[in-house]
Amino acid sequence: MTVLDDIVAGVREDLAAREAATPLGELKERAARRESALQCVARLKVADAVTVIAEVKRSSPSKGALASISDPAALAAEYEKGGAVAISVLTEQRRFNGSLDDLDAVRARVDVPVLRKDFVVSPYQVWEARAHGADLVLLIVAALEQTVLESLVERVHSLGMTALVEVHDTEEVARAVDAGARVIGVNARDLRSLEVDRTTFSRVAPAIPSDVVKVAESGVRGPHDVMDYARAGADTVLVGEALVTDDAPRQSVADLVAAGAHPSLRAVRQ
Ligand SMILES: O=P(O)(O)OC[C@@H](O)[C@@H](O)c1c[nH]c2ccccc12
Repeated sequence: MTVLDDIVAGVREDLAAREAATPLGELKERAARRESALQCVARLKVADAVTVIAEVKRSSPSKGALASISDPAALAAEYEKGGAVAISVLTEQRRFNGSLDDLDAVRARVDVPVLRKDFVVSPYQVWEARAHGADLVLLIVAALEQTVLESLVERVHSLGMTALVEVHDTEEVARAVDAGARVIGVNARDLRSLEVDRTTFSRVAPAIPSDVVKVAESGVRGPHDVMDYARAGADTVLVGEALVTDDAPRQSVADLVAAGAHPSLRAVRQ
């Protein structure tokens, strides 16, 4: 059993408890009362710069506790002021110590798109994401059968949200594209072993069609890594640990944003 299998098993148990507590019909009513989801593609991929998605993450299976984050909304507001184009919120409870309450708090505070970062395996969780105001939903190819992946991408898009479809190799890129992904994230961390390999993006990204937004996920320590990902063709980078363990997250996001807009990258990004 891989780490990913183990996480998904726990997610399914927690999901069953929420399904028993809140009928799908009620979630759908809540979702209908929300303002429409924000359009994300044009915000994530901009001319002449690599954008930054900043993540609210308390713990991770690889590192354990990272930061207590007593006020996730305040952290997200700092990220937004620093120039993040979207905020990623971990809602998985057992390993990442996140919750849908965190998503609610962040949604209520920021104006930029919000990503529900979880191990989504059922349409119920997609409705939950919308009912809690998410604009983007993570779908992990390695955790999903192809037919399930296809139907979840369709569900996310039909609710006006954008799927961020996560891959780790070129076979998974093909599956993501077949499923209709418009935004693909290449995770440098292999969720089966938790190993980080920063060369993953440059190996996998060439397989992603040019009209699909390319997200480089994980392992960004600072501006230098943003510039490396930019040179390898990333449109946006997703950063968690380096920001939550920082005592000046707003400035750190601003430094990453500045690196992503560095004039020396213009030539390589044409
Ligand atoms: O903390 P990092 O190394 O900056 O990584 C952020 C993000 O990419 C990572 O949290 C992540 C990527 N894909 C995931 C899937 C589930 C949970 C977490 C993740």
